[in-house]
Amino acid sequence: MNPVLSVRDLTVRYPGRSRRAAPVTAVDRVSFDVAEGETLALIGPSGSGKSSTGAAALMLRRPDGGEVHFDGRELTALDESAIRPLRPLLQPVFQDPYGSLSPRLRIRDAIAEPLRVQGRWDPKTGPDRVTHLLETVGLDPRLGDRLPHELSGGQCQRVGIARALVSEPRLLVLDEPVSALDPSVRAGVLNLLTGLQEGLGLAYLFICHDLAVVRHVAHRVAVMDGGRIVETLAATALYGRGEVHPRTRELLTSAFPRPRTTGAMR
Ligand SMILES: Nc1ncnc2c1ncn2[C@@H]1O[C@H](COP(=O)(O)OP(=O)(O)OP(=O)(O)O)[C@@H](O)[C@H]1O
Repeated sequence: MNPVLSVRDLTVRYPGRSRRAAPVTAVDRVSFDVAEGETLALIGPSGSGKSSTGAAALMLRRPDGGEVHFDGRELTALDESAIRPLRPLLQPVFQDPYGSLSPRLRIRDAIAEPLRVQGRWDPKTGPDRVTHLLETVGLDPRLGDRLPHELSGGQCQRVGIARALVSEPRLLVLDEPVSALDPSVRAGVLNLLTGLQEGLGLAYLFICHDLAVVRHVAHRVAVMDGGRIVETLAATALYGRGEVHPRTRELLTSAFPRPRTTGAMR
């Protein structure tokens, strides 16, 4: 089966923070695939290049080198006007559930907004679709009339997921989607994500630094360090006694909290 997302030798550079500083290579020739129905977790310490990889994979930031293929089409070879019709199929979900919603837009309008922007809003069927999406992400449709500040963090993140789903994507790039949430609501949002994936066959690139979360959602894991992928392995290998790259072992025992075995994540 062809991967939904295929990234080859992806490179992202930023100009130095000051005029004299050298450019920063945040992502250094990174390659990976994500298949339909699969979650690839990108893990690594702070500053290892995870978010930059996610942004470049979504073409939110054009990479400085390498190729991004989506559903067999090379996005990096296309100009913005050719990418635009494909954008609905690749959706981000960000860490900050409040920050990703406009504070003045009612929840229903926030979910409908991407369709309006894409020129795909149908006033006859749209409202029912928004109601259905609210139910799909486990929210009472009556919450649709509220403003973001009237919702909890977990509810807001569910709205963020509904907003991503309204475009009928094939791929979600989830950048620390539960890190800002209270631990007591994380498992609910993660279960929602795994259920949606099973139902819709979505491909997930899941950026994360919490191994308990990785264990809950990932099929495979790519370990990043210093802008490079150290190794890619089955998620189960992280917790077994089998061989992993020495740097992976070091990162697992130092930079990350040990896998938790509390009920919340089970
Ligand atoms: N806009 C920017 N301008 C300059 N340097 C940047 C910019 N964004 C990120 N960087 C640098 O690129 C490197 C990778 O950053 P990135 O945010 O992708 O890492 P990360 O693994 O996602 O980190 P975190 O887990 O802390 O979010 C870091 O050295 C960071 O300081």
